[in-house]
Amino acid sequence: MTSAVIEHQPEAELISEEFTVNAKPSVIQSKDLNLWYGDSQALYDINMDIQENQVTAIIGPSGCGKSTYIKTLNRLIELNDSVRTEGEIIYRGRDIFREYSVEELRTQVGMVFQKPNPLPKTIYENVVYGPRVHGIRKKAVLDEIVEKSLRDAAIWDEVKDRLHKDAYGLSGGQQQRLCIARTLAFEPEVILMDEPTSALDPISTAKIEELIQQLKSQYTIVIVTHNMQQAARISDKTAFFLNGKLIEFDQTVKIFSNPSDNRTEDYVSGRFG
Ligand SMILES: Nc1ncnc2c1ncn2[C@@H]1O[C@H](COP(=O)(O)OP(=O)(O)OP(=O)(O)O)[C@@H](O)[C@H]1O
Repeated sequence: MTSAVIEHQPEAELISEEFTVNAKPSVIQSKDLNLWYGDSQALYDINMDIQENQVTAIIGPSGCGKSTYIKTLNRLIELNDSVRTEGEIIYRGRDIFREYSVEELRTQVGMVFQKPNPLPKTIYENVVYGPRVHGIRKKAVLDEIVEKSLRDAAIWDEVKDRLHKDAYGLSGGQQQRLCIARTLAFEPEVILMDEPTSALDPISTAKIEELIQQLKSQYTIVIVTHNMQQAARISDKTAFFLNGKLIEFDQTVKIFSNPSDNRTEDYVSGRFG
């Protein structure tokens, strides 16, 4: 970084240093992660620490590996038989590939997808799906989980009188918040979100963004987004990917005001992508 740039952006530099000093503990650490689809390499030497109770945004142009990376964090990527990985992802001190079962990992590292994907069941049944997998059977306990999850997903007031109605009767934005409630009901620690608002209107998007801000006090959130304003609005840290490589990872304010790499600067200033 040149001194000229520092002079132009002293606030960003100070904030960045302050955050570094007060860094939160790492929850997920990627170490020299490489990934191939068959013979085609999609991720190169990704080293990245995701910190507790932070929103980490992943940005970059189409095809740069954002979805591949986030789907690797809960091993959803393994649904593709041609995928091969090298390196490690350490979650709470254990390697997700070798020291977790997929089931154990996915209850702790949940995922919300681009398109809302409720089950073809009632609102209530959608939320109790996870707790039932955990073996919870008592109706009073399930009722409590349903209310808490729907409240935490900021949708309780809109659905409390129609819990036993079909989830498909909800709007797209409500369905997405229901899917977040379903993820919360598993009691994960980390929530991965792959472009969770790209299929939603601006009002629903604003609600989900507000919700993400509220959830980060209890959860660690990783969000892939094409929308740079969204990353700037809601994330604490931002990772910029390009051609399968992690180009820059820093405090969001730094990435958007004073990035260290010219490629990041070109991307965030809209010169490509
Ligand atoms: N199932 C697959 N089989 C083979 N190659 C794949 C597969 N999925 C993704 N790829 C390739 O891996 C690279 C990264 O794709 P990925 O979907 O992770 O990018 P992305 O940054 O999430 O893109 P977008 O923003 O368009 O969703 C691309 O070159 C893509 O063509």
